[in-house]
Amino acid sequence: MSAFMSLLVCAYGLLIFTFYFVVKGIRPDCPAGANLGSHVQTLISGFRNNLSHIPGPWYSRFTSLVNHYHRIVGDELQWFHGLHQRYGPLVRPEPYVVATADPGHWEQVHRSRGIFMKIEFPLIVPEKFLFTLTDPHEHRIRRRLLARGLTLDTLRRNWEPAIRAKVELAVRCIKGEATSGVANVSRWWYIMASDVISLLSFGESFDMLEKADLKENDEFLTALQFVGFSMALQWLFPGPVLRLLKLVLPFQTVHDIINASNLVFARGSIAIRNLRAVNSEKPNLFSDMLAEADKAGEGGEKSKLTDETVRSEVAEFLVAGADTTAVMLTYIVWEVLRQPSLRSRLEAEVAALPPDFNDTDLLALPLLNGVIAESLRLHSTGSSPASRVVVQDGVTFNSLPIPAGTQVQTFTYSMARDNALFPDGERFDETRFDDEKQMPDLQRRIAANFGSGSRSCVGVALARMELRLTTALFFREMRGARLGPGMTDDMMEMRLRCFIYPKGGKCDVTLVDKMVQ
Ligand code: HEM
Repeated sequence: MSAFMSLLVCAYGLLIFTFYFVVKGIRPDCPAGANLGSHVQTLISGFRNNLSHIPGPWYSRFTSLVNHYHRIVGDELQWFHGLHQRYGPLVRPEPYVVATADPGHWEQVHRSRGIFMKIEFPLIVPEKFLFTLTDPHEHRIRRRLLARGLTLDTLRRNWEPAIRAKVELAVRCIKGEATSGVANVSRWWYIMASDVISLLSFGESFDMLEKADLKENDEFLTALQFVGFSMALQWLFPGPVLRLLKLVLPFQTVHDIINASNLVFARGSIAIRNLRAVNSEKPNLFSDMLAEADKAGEGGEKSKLTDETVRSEVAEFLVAGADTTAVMLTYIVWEVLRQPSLRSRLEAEVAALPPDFNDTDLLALPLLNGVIAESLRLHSTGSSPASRVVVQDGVTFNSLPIPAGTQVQTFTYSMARDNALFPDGERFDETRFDDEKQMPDLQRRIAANFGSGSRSCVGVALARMELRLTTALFFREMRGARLGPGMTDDMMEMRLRCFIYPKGGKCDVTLVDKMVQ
């Protein structure tokens, strides 16, 4: 890289870093736009910090900078895990934050009503979407409506063949590349998961898998890749700062990132058209939701699905449903391919399926389901810290008072590695869930890593179906596949920046013998 480019990259990093700390306050209730005063105030009040009785590093009484540093470099998961290993299940990583890796607390935080509230997010799209709704009543109504289209039954009835077709195409593309070289499965799973969630949300396919080679020219695919990051930026920085960033950093990528959520939001009109068309030939998830509401005799729900709601939820589904599923699939493939005997057994299990197998058949396969369950436990894309704010009069954890206003973060990454809950917790053991029925419910839910209580993952049935179909089709079609040359365990270390992703950013696989080191 030229000296000029290095300078530009440094300046960009410095700008982001400065804005992050100066513009964004650090209190959980501190909106974007709060100023440096919040940091200074926290520094001074560190001596009287009302969480000083919670174990944690000395600096966390005074500043959030260390946590923010780890957030920026991407190793927040490992940093949090290290804190829990050193200080125990209850830790203070920042002046106003308590992190817990205690399963009992996890249950309490996510299941008790009215004590822990979702953190307020600034309005990124014109209407709040499910994930950002904080009012429990509003959330309940919206959730009931959306969940109707996302049950396993509805998905199997209306979408399974279409999802399977996308998966088959992705596996064909991977096979095509891997036969003569290497295929980066991470990239293909991302395009496939984006195609699936777009098809379901809009009611028509943008055929991104077909256009994958032209990806640089595809405005929408680019926007999809950036939409999560774009939303995170809008959460961190107020509009004028983003406009200034666009002005001082006139690079196409910067513009693409900042504009991504607007572009995706604008495309929501396609979903609305297909939903509102009389006898639409292109129904989408929202049509399913209304049809299911009609069947349940709750046709009045129609009025709650306004155009703005549909646009916001489409944007949310695209963010929540693509990266999470794609990265999860990448870890499943990696875990199996790095263990040749496991790979052979799984290949044999899925090879024995009839050609016209369906998702119901897959539920009966012990090894396939064991591999998916164990991959979710160790590498779930849902294992980033989940935040809530304590309201009312506060709570008590392990006899330690946690005052109202504190942000509590539950951390399943550490729980899933806790030897007391999962013996030899760091080891991948595909038989761990063989006797799942004997396993306590709490343990099973922690391992599944789709959240808990009323705010758990509303897309869990879709995600699980995609994981089953894709894993089965991949190991049926790609018999003998191995990890590509140069793939190391270090490259697959989990990183967190908005979303969880492998540190190396890719997972190459190959079917060519001589390429394997
Ligand atoms: C392997 C894939 C996935 C994983 C690991 C995952 C994980 C999670 C987790 C842990 C939560 C709870 C977060 C919290 O407590 O704050 C969540 C919420 C959510 N997920 Fe997923 N998810 C996945 C796939 C999907 C898909 C495919 C969709 C799209 C339909 C989706 C939509 C959502 C939404 C809308 C919420 C917010 C629910 C609410 O607040 O009521 N997720 N997800």
